[in-house]
Amino acid sequence: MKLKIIVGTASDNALYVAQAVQAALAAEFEAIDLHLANAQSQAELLDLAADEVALVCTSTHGNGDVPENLQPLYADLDQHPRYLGGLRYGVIALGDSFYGDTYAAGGRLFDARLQDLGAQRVGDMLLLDASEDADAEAIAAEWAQAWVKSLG
Ligand SMILES: Cc1cc2nc3c(=O)[nH]c(=O)nc-3n(C[C@H](O)[C@H](O)[C@H](O)COP(=O)(O)O)c2cc1C
Repeated sequence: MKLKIIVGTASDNALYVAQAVQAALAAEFEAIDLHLANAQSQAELLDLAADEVALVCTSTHGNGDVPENLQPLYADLDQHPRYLGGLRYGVIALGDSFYGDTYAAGGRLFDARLQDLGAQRVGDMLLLDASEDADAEAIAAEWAQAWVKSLG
């Protein structure tokens, strides 16, 4: 099995978390590719091979939005909806509970859009709170070990 980690970030916290997960799961997958989403790579990112699963690792910016680099992919899923029934994925949502109602909204929004298109989330989302979780990378690495087991 292969893993594609799709990163949405504005100031690299989500990237560091994704890199920690990549290192923690190195022995569990044949290959782990890490993608910083951008305008060029939008649509193809979610076209996974049969033996691939995805992990979306994204922060929240603006007023509860997905970060700018992930916006093209997020918008594309809305503008060109397609059935994603074959897609199995997990979500790590970074945010800050200081923001109240929009806490971790980037990951929640992305998750909701994937579910609308028929994709199957595996396991619960991991929420990482900048106000509470001092060692986000270690928490994510531990979560990822459990997540990979639930992939079966
Ligand atoms: C301008 C700005 C707006 C933010 N808005 C939200 C928000 O609405 N909800 C939330 O949970 N976190 C929000 N955050 C917190 C970030 O999601 C959090 O700091 C995260 O760790 C940043 O990760 P990144 O460096 O990967 O972008 C915001 C941060 C900034 C700087």
